[in-house]
Amino acid sequence: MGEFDYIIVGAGSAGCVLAERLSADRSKRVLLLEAGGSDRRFRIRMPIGYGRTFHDPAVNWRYTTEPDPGLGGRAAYWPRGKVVGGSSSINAMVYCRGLPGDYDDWRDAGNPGWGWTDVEPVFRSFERRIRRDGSQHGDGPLWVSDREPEYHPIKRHFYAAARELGLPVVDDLDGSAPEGGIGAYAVNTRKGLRCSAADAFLRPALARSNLVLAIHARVERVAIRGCRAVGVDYVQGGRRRQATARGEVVLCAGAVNTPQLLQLSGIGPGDLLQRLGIPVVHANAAVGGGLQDHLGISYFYRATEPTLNQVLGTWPGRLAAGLRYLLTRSGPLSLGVNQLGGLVRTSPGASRPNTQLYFNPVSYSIEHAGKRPLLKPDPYPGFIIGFNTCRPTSVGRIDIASPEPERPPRITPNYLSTDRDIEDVIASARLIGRIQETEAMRALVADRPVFDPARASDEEILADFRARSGSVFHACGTCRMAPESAGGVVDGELRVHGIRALRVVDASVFPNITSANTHAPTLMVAHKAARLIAAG
Ligand SMILES: Cc1cc2nc3c(=O)[nH]c(=O)nc-3n(C[C@H](O)[C@H](O)[C@H](O)COP(=O)(O)OP(=O)(O)OC[C@H]3O[C@@H](n4cnc5c(N)ncnc54)[C@H](O)[C@@H]3O)c2cc1C
Repeated sequence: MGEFDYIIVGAGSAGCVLAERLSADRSKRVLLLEAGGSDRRFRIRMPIGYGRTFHDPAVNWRYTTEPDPGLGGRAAYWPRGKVVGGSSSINAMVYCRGLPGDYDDWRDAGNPGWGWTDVEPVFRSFERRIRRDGSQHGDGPLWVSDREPEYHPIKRHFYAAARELGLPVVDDLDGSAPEGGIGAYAVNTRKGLRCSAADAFLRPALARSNLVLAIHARVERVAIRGCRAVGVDYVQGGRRRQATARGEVVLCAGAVNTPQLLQLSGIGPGDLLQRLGIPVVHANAAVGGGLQDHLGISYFYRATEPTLNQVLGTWPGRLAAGLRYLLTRSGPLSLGVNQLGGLVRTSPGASRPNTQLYFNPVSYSIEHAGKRPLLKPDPYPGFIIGFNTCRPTSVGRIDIASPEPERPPRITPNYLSTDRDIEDVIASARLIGRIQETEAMRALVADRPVFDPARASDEEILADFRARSGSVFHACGTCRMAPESAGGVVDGELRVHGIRALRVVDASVFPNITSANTHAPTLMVAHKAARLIAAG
């Protein structure tokens, strides 16, 4: 493939940003390598299509974790995008920056320049906020659309319940100094279509002759000479190829595949690499450690009035919604199902909001093997209230299981392994019980739910959570940004400790998980990284 200034591995959320930013300097040749294929698919472009890409091997790595004691021995399903746009092409499009304290924690973990006041302007630089009145704020390429007026009318009950409990109701969950609250989730949609990282950042840059995108190109390892990254080995169309980097190699393969690539390249836990016969280039046990994720659960309710079940779950409803979408790019197929929610405190004394809520006007309590449940709503009106705790403290690992690059790594999440995480789960379920018992919600709830968080004991709540909770797909932290002596894999400029000309730029570098969804912070990391790389 030849010689480039920068080689970027992975055209996901972060890789799309970097490819655009680094190729803006026309004197630099940039190669972007993506294991998956094109994202020009209807089920990616149409927002509700994420119900279909959830299990689709054509665009999804479809990982499964090791059986996890925290989940009562169950293994968790971990979809990850394997397509141009990466996970931003298959995600639920919720856009949430998180809380200021998340980034102050990043800074305090030994990373100057990553506190809230440092990163807030970076977020603003790439966002274009479309407010509910249609006004536009910011002129960045990423559309962040407030679709609240189009959300399902049952939302009024949830807002009223929040007010009844004294929870703050806010217009913008990402206000300039977000403090949490209940509100409508903004989504990455543009005129009724998904606005992925590929749409916002990569696609316009592909016209540049100094940017080369290679798809179906799976990188197997970083080529390292001495202690310097000099290129990558990859497979494309069944052929082994090499590309050389004059400047830097940047790994953007995501929180699962980036630590896998580092370990395959000899950077990782020394004993593991030796056992697998991989020459150790730089021993660092933190590579693959630091894994964090949000674990979520849904409580299912029968409703007293029609919900999205009557649209998505019936042929006439689907036909009408389909026609509306095709003709006007509006309606439920142009939205996600995570419509309201927010970050709240489970008790007024909590120093920061500690749980993230979801209120979805659809229910799917009946399981269908291998199918995303949202495609099979319950045959009666129903809705969901769910949560994931904001900042779980349980930490897991991702390690290669074999020196063969095509073998999936072993994912050990170690969910619910701290007392604090268990306390947060119980407190969050109790809060949902209180929401359910408000006068406002009692008007909407037709029957007591199958599992009733308002009546269950702490033990029952925990047992139910272990039996039913699942990943909300926010894996991060497997190549933490921190000094090496403090368990870091990359430094505050995202350079891999011990190796020159090699950086990691994706959700793996989060020093700690943010309080909300992880796409926005990943894009912020990539924008900041582009500036650091360009500065040399
Ligand atoms: C189903 C789902 C729903 C989600 N919903 C939301 C949501 O609503 N809101 C939100 O904020 N976050 C959501 N997330 C999480 C969010 O999308 C991710 O945190 C974010 O996209 C991670 O970006 P990344 O750049 O780290 O990795 P990715 O976007 O996953 O990109 C990694 C890229 O690298 C490629 N790659 C991997 N290995 C190789 C290799 N060896 N060679 C070449 N290429 C390689 C992959 O194919 C992929 O394209 C969701 C995620 C999923 C999976």
